[in-house]
Amino acid sequence: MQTMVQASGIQKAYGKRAVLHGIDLTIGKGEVLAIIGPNGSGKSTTLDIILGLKKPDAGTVSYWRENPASHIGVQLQSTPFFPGFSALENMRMFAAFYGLKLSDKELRAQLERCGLGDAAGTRADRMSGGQQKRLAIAMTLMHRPQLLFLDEPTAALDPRARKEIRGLIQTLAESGASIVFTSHDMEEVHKLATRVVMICEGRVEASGTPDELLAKYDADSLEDIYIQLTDHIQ
Ligand SMILES: Nc1ncnc2c1ncn2[C@@H]1O[C@H](COP(=O)(O)OP(=O)(O)OP(=O)(O)O)[C@@H](O)[C@H]1O
Repeated sequence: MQTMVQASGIQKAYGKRAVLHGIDLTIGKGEVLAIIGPNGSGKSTTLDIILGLKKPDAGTVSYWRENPASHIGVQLQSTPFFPGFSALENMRMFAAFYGLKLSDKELRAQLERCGLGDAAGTRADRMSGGQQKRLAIAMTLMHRPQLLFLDEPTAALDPRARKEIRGLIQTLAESGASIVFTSHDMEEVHKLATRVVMICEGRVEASGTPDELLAKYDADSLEDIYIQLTDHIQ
């Protein structure tokens, strides 16, 4: 498997407080990689460093190509669109913002791809939570990224919308994109992830495919493993 990103020995402190103690993380091509771990364990800091938004105090990150930033899509939890405008208008503004010359036909195709073909004319603030999330993902796909970071893509969505987002993520992965996502929902992680990396207190505590982890920890579910590995954390 081609390596997209290789982070080695990442250390980071905020002031005097060390929060990452030597993180090693590999993102492979075509993977759907879940980053899990308790609140405050260092997941966002790790991802920010990989995205080049923060500098590590020690360690290195290498990428699969030159100028990786323009081939990476990032969906953060906040909604990136203008509420009073339709999905298509938002796509247009976003494309202009990024200097991309995309026709309405291409933008509609992008919406279609994310299951929003019928919602192109709907105002963003009148879309359901699931549709808004799909619009946020559609926007990150505008420049056809090879690597996609999704921060809790299904948080606060109802079961149907979750399922739709999962389907979308799987479709994107099948089309060749590598996907990294965070989630606190272990059932979902099991359904979606081809590999799981668990970060606890600034260290990689466990890593492997869901089945490898279940076998290694002799557990029935990822939730059991999570509880087992975080028992000592207050
Ligand atoms: N800019 C900052 N300045 C100081 N401390 C910070 C800063 N950002 C994060 N931290 C601290 O670093 C630790 C790791 O935070 P981080 O956001 O990476 O964790 P996380 O695993 O992503 O948490 P969550 O699941 O809540 O998003 C936390 O204790 C947090 O309070």
